[in-house]
Amino acid sequence: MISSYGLTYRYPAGVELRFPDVAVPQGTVLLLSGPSGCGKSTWLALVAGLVRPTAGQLTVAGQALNALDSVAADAWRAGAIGFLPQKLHLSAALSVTQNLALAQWASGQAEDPVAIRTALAALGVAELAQRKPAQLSGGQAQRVALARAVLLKPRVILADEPTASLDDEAALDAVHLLLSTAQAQQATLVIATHDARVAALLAPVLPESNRLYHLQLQRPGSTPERAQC
Ligand SMILES: Nc1ncnc2c1ncn2[C@@H]1O[C@H](COP(=O)(O)OP(=O)(O)OP(=O)(O)O)[C@@H](O)[C@H]1O
Repeated sequence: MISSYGLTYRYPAGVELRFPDVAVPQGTVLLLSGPSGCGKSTWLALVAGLVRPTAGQLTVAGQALNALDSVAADAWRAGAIGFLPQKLHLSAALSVTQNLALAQWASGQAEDPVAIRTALAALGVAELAQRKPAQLSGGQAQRVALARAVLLKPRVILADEPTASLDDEAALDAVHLLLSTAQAQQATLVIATHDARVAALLAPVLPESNRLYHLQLQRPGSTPERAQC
C-alpha cells in the first residue's frame, strides 16, 4: 500500500511541489506520469524515503515515512524498496553476480549466492552471471538491474522511465517483465514515465482483479493536479 495525504516537498531555494493524494493497494500497479519537470523523480524519492516530505503524510508498505530519520530510512529502504533507475548504475568493474552481491552487502546482509542465482534465473539471465556489464545488451542489462532491484524481495518496485529509448517490441518486453516480476513477489509496482505507450501496453495484460492506478502530475504552478487512485 502507498498512501499519501497533503504531500508537499520544497527544494531548498526551489519550487514547492504539491502532490495529489493517493491510496494504492498492495500488489497493484501505479502509473506515475506527467511532463518533464512535474515532479516524478521527486515523488519517487519521497516514496523511497530518500527525501522527507516538507508537509503531509506518506505511508509506504506499512511504514509512515515522516517518522523516520535518515539512518532509519536507509535501513527501511534496503528491505522495502526495489529501484530500477533509468540509468542502470551497474558497476562496470564487477560481474553480474558481483553486482547483485554488492546490493546484498550494501543492505547489511551476508552474500547469498543461492538468492542471486534464483533472482537471475527468474529474469532469464542466469547464463550471464559471470559477464561484465559492458558485455550485455541493453535489454540484458535491464534484466540484470531488475534482478538486483528485486533480490531482497521488496514490497514496492519503483521503475523510472523503464521504456525510455526502447522500440515498441522492447518496450512491451520491459513492461511485461516488470509486471510479471512484481506479481510473482506480490509487490506494488510504480512505473514513472512520460511514455504514452506504457498505459496502452499495461491495460491488456493486467489481470481483471488488478486495476491500473494513475497519478498524473502537472508542472508546478499549473492546476488542477489529477489523481485517479
Ligand atoms: N535539487 C533541486 N533543487 C531545486 N529544484 C529542483 C531540484 N531538483 C528538481 N527541482 C525542480 O523540481 C521540479 C520537479 O523536478 P523532478 O526532477 O522531480 O521532475 P520530473 O518530472 O522527474 O522531470 P523529468 O521527467 O524531466 O525527469 C522541477 O521544477 C525541477 O526544476
